[in-house]
Amino acid sequence: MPDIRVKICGLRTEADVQAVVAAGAHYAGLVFFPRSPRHLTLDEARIVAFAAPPGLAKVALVVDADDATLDAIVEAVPLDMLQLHGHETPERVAALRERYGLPVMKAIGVADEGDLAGLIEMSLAADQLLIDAKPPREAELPGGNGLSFDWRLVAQRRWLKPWMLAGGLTPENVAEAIQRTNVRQVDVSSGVEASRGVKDPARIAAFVRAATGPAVPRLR
Ligand SMILES: O=C(O)c1ccccc1NCC(=O)[C@H](O)[C@H](O)COP(=O)(O)O
Repeated sequence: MPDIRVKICGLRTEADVQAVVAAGAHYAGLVFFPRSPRHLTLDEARIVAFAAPPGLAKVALVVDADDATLDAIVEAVPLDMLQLHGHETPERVAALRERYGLPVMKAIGVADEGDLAGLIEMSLAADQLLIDAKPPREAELPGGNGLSFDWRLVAQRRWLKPWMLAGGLTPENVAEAIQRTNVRQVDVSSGVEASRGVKDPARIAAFVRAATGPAVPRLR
């Protein structure tokens, strides 16, 4: 079984962090997008981030955020990575890496082959790529919609940078997704929720188990 790393996105409480740690996940995603049911204020995000032990990477998810917004987030919340989930260009990605000294993961929404056209240019700018389902035109959110895409679009690719698969993953389909795409990192939000924006510890544990195999979670 390959070594699979798991990101659970949209954590909102200390209890969510405990569930993620108990399950043995590797990344915790904190959403800063006011329209999202998973949005955190800076005060809420600080509480969640300080509950995370060393070894659990704290990832701030933002959407076309300006410098002032990012300055406030980075100042208030201890972070290990930025996830850019908007229309950020490779130049913007590079500028933010430089400005904050944090690794940057750029999300790319995929519905068809054409959405992967800028992959090489973005790979040169970002530390990691998050390959996610492209949101439908009518979607309220640019991500976290629980929708998947055709995994064959990414299955045979050669990657210049580490990448993570997202979009509609669940405890029920994640093992197949890994097998079909050869990905080594997976990301989930909706698929481990009891209701929109509310994480379910049992589904988080089931997701990590299904992704990583039956190994004992790491000791912390
Ligand atoms: O989760 C949100 O509310 C959200 C809001 C704005 C941009 C992105 C958002 N989420 C992205 C993610 O949670 C994940 O990185 C990924 O897209 C997986 O989502 P899901 O399909 O729900 O598992």
